[in-house]
Amino acid sequence: MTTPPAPLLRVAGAALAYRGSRVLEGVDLALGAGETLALLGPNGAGKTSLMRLIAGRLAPGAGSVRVAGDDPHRTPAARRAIGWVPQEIALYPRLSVAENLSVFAQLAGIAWRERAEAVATGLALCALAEVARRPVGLLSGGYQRRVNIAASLMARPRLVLLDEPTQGVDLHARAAIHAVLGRLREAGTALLVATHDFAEAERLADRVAILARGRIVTDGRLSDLLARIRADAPEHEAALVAPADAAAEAVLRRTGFLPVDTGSTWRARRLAGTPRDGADLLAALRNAGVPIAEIRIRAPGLEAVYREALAEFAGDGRDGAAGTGTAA
Ligand SMILES: Nc1ncnc2c1ncn2[C@@H]1O[C@H](COP(=O)(O)OP(=O)(O)OP(=O)(O)O)[C@@H](O)[C@H]1O
Repeated sequence: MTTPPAPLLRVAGAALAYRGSRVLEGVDLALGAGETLALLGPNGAGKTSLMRLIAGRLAPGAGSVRVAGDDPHRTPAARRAIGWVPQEIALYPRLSVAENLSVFAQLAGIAWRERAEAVATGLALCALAEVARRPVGLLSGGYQRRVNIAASLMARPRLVLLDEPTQGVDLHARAAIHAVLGRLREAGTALLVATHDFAEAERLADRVAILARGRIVTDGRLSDLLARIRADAPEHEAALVAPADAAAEAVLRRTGFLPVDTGSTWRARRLAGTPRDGADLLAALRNAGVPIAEIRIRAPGLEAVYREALAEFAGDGRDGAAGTGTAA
């Protein structure tokens, strides 16, 4: 029997505090070569902090981080195996795309003889050849995000960390960024993508980890998480006219629903095993005077996995993890 290969990334029992204030606690995470992990969690859950830890920019207060077997905080070789794509655009706006990449290649320690090839590979992978000579500051936000990604690839990292890579871009630019990530994946690069976008996570990820208040509350294969939540299908989802009050919430709970405040409306997912069909539900809600916008039957997706994981976490007595509802 052969033993499975060691994961490219292993985080074990990691904790982190900023000036005494705890941000990460007991974080365990592993990622294999070529895998894509979506990291989800409410604002302030600690996603960026975890990625900074993995990138070796911070050292854990407890536990360990290993990339390709080494500590990225102490070992330059481990840091070179990691590409870091920050949430903000971190480029030189007056320099052209190619000049930016050349500077980042130099910063990544690429010898000058090999820089042109590294730049050309980055331009090709990120489909930037046509804008190679344009100043970055004159490009659209979508292009700038792709240059941001290309800049992280100069040392051919085996693991790329992306912090909300499609934040604030339009659908076309989002698809172009997803195509870049698809090419990286095909080339065997492991990706860790922090995102608030469930559709993006479902599209890109093999694995999903949900972080709440500095703890991993769910970690699994996307297909397993979806299969588990769909095991009790079909599900009815009742969108209520906002704002729904406590009385509406009480009716929903009595009718076998788990109501979730999504901001402008209440969405309620039927709990497993409740026998009512959509017509029964509609009648019960109308009789109770609950304003209904529509009732849909649909397979629950990652958003439902996320909401239930946070609700369970909050129910564990660790206050405030659910209800932030920002990951949409
Ligand atoms: N340099 C810092 N010094 C002190 N506190 C910090 C620092 N950076 C982050 N924090 C705090 O640590 C917590 C986690 O922040 P972090 O940015 O890691 O969360 P996040 O999950 O990435 O959030 P978002 O989804 O909003 O990007 C927050 O409470 C934040 O205010």
